[in-house]
Amino acid sequence: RIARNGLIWGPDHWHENYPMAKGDKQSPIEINSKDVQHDSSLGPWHASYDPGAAKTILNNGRTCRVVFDDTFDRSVLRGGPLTGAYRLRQLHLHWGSSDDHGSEHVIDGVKYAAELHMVHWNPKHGNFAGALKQPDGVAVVGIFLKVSGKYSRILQGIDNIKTKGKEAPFQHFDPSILFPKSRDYWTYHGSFTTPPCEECITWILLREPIEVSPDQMAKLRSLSKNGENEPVNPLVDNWRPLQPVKGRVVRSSFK
Ligand SMILES: NS(=O)(=O)c1ccco1
Ligand SMILES: [Zn+2]
Repeated sequence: RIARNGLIWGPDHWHENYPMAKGDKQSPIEINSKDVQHDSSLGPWHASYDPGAAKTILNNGRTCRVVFDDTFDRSVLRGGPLTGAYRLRQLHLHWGSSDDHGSEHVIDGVKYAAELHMVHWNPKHGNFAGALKQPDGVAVVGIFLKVSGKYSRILQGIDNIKTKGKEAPFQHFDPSILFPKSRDYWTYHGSFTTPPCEECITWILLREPIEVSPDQMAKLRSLSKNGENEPVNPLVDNWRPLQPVKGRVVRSSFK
């Protein structure tokens, strides 16, 4: 089999094409509360998102992604560990083949059914590609999903993007409805969890998970890695295994 973009041969081979994947600041990591350092200088983060910035929802064969207009400061994240306003570019999810796993980050041994990432970049670096080369280039808000009773709209959009390459309009959507009540978060410096795994991310992981229903998880698991006219290949387990912490300190905004 040819090893295209490293995803064919799995995470342990990514470094053969993308050396950064073996760096000292890789993500995801396990967060052990006993090693976390509360930092009282960490203030609250603030998202001001324009629902009109939402554009499309797509299945790229590896995740389902909602794309936003990031040509100006239209939907921005600021505060917390960040300096300046970071522009929301896209959100996507990682999930498992069953509810007992699927998240990328693991908290005190707990794996969540899924993990939602809201990817923002720092416009002081000109464009997204430039931001990837900077340690303060990107900020990703991670939200854990646990299975229970409620509903959310992203998963409604999934009906139109069952197979790889499908894209559908996804407009008038304010992603801040996805935030849990509490703003408590952990933060650490890490990387993209997919190749090339650039180490440019300030991770902001929200302590309180949001709830999704069993049929919502079933919808996510009904996506296919393959295109429309190919055999269904369930899109599941699109999470990267844990990476070495290598002496990094995770800070918390809460005690
Ligand atoms: N999973 S993640 O947020 O690190 C990401 C965004 C784009 C590629 O990988
Ligand atoms: Zn992600």
